[in-house]
Amino acid sequence: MESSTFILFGATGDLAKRKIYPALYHLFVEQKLPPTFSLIGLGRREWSDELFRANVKQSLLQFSRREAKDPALLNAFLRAFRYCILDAGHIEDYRKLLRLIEQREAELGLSPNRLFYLSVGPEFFDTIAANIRESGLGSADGWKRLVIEKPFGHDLQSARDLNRKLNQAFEEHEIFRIDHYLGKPMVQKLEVLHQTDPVLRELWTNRRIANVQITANETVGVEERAGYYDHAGAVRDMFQNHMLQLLMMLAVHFPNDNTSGNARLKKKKVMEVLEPLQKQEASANVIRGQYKEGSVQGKPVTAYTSEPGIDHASMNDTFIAAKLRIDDSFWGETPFYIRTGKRMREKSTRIVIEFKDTETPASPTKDGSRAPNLLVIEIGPGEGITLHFDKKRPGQKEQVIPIPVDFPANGDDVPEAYENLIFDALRGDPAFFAHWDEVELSWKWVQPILEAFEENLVPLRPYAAGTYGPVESDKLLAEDGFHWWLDAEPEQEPDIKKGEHYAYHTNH
Ligand SMILES: NC(=O)C1=CN([C@@H]2O[C@H](COP(=O)(O)OP(=O)(O)OC[C@H]3O[C@@H](n4cnc5c(N)ncnc54)[C@H](OP(=O)(O)O)[C@@H]3O)[C@@H](O)[C@H]2O)C=CC1
Ligand SMILES: O=C1O[C@H](COP(=O)(O)O)[C@@H](O)[C@H](O)[C@H]1O
Repeated sequence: MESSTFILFGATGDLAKRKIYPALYHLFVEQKLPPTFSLIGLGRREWSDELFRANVKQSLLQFSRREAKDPALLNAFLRAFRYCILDAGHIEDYRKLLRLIEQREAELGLSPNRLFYLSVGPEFFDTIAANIRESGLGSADGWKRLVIEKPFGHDLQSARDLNRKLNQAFEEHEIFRIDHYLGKPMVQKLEVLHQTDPVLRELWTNRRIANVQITANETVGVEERAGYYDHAGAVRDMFQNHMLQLLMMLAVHFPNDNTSGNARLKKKKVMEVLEPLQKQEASANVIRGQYKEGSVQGKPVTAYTSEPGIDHASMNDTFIAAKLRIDDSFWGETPFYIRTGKRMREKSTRIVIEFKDTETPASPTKDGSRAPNLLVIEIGPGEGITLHFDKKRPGQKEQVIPIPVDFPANGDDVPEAYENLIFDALRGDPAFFAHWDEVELSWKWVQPILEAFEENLVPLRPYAAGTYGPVESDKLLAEDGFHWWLDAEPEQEPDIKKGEHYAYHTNH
């Protein structure tokens, strides 16, 4: 990997502390950072280099999945860190930054390769990109890259406007749009999943697949993000980006070669044939929900509209479920159901592929007497792929037996999404970043839903916290003779796997 400078806007913020420093440290320990590496952290806070390093060290002790106790290793890592005070809107601060970068490049003998990571609120994205260009920070002889956090726009028009502005400073191949779901190890396997195993290859035909269910349940509520979330809702926060990326990754079904350009092209093709939904059709295909008070994992929790910072009359969606169709020769007959919500019964992100029962084509039941075969892809927390067969054991009634197909090679030591993504950005591999074409097509698909929500054409359905969302979400599948798989029965304890949820402690 070529030597480079990592320029981190928002170095004093929450994301940097929780995700970026631990990810960089793991890469350092695994010798996956360039041999000569310089990091310059930026923020308005008047921190010295020492205070900055102390904060980074603290974040590693708190959030690193690896022991960060070896002082020699830690010091070697922190030696690369410098801090520079910068206000995003002050052009003179960028000139000062340029001098510091050049000084470090000279000291360390670094090539002028520069990665600009924008871990700041979206309101700064265009200003920072413009100031990078204006100040000459991006005009050195080496490469330049822009890593940009979500949210990428608020709707189709704002996303287009933002992209146009970014393109004045960076070309598309230089822009790395983070969707952290694309960094999850199991998600990275999706596009080649059916090729890795002969049984799966055999099963992977449209004659056999009855439907696909993509779920991202969260137990957390709005947390401290009222200002952002109450204007985003589940549709913008999760559906437009993470959920549609999961759909794309699963639906690209013929990648014999998986060079990055190709995989992204195939994802674009999926979005191009995703049947558009008209605003008037939204209420028949989309369920919009909001959590009321209830109990999550034994703890009473308040209703969304009683959360701090949320308008008591808010009509914001904390849950969305939708039925989608991909209009191509492979998936044309197969409905995709997607749902995601906050304050659900358990934390689980998974894809379930339900297979047709060609011998007894009657609708499968949920009472254990007869169940269709399922392919279950657990994305988090905890990863794994299992085939669930309906099997009769001697002397026992029929029961479903999950058979493992694949588990992560590293057991519990699964790399964090951010680790994978930062590594890829540093080596310039865009495969698991969202290309503008995908982002634009996703916003285009979602735009009628945004408008239907805005105009109240889709009723807002209440659901008790600690459930699986509004009952209407079950009806969406029941209309087609299906139901959501693997939801715990009311009297059953959900299978809560270990692993921390993605916690946010920020006011954006
Ligand atoms: N936190 C998370 O887990 C996640 C966050 N994100 C996204 O990451 C980005 C950052 O989020 P997060 O870290 O939570 O936000 P925080 O509010 O915690 O941090 C914001 C950062 O921006 C800096 N900043 C604010 N105003 C300015 C300014 N005028 N000029 C220069 N720097 C400024 C702050 O530094 P200072 O105060 O020193 O100026 C701080 O470092 C957002 O786009 C968010 O949507 C995405 C996924 C997860
Ligand atoms: O991007 C986001 O993702 C998290 C969920 O991420 P996960 O990795 O824990 O599944 C979500 O809580 C947050 O609201 C959203 O902005």
